[in-house]
Amino acid sequence: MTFNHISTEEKQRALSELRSAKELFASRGWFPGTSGNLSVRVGDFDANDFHFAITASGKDKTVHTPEDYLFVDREGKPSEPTKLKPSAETLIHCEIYRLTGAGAIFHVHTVFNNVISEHFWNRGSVPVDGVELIKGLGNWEEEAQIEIPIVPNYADIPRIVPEVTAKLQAGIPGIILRKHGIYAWGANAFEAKRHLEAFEFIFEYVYRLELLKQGR
Ligand SMILES: CSC[C@@H](O)[C@@H](O)C(=O)COP(=O)(O)O
Ligand SMILES: [Zn+2]
Repeated sequence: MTFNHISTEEKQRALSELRSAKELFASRGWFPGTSGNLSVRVGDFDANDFHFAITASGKDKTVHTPEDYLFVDREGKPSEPTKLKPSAETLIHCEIYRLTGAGAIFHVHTVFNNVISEHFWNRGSVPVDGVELIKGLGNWEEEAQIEIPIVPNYADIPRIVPEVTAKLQAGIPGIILRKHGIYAWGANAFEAKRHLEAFEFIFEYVYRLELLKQGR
């Protein structure tokens, strides 16, 4: 698939958005132990002619280097020759782009998203009941109740892809991997960031409320 017709400005915009998001999330401690990966799409989703810039695998995401990102096509293959390796979880990004047409996808590991995924694993989703920040996910319904889907985590990433396909829900811009982390997305980097922040607030809220309910 061709890549050169996508303008330099659009590619630079994607890289600059990734850099800003990475710096901010790093300042919050959201990339422990080199975990996490971020991507921003370039090109036309409707014409099935898109690529995305994604973090290179295994990098320390708390620092900036000239080798932090590369572009891949919608199948996750590098768009141009490079010695960099795309994120080990690139295929999950590919599937989320395919299913949602998102413009950006952000993945982080936090203690709250890990604990909550294990706590609600048997239910298959995290229930959220009327929390104001559901509006941050784009749901403006009064006292909305939502379920944030949880999928199993496997070391073999291609095995996770069909689980994402099966459980991703329209209207919920995120999915949790059990004892692993959250993927949040949006039409662009601004929206993906808002969604990720709303999810993380909600996870901490649900976690603390569960403890209170249990009198601990
Ligand atoms: C180093 S632990 C985290 C990884 O196993 C993985 O889940 C992750 O989020 C980062 O992988 P990466 O290949 O750097 O994108
Ligand atoms: Zn991960």
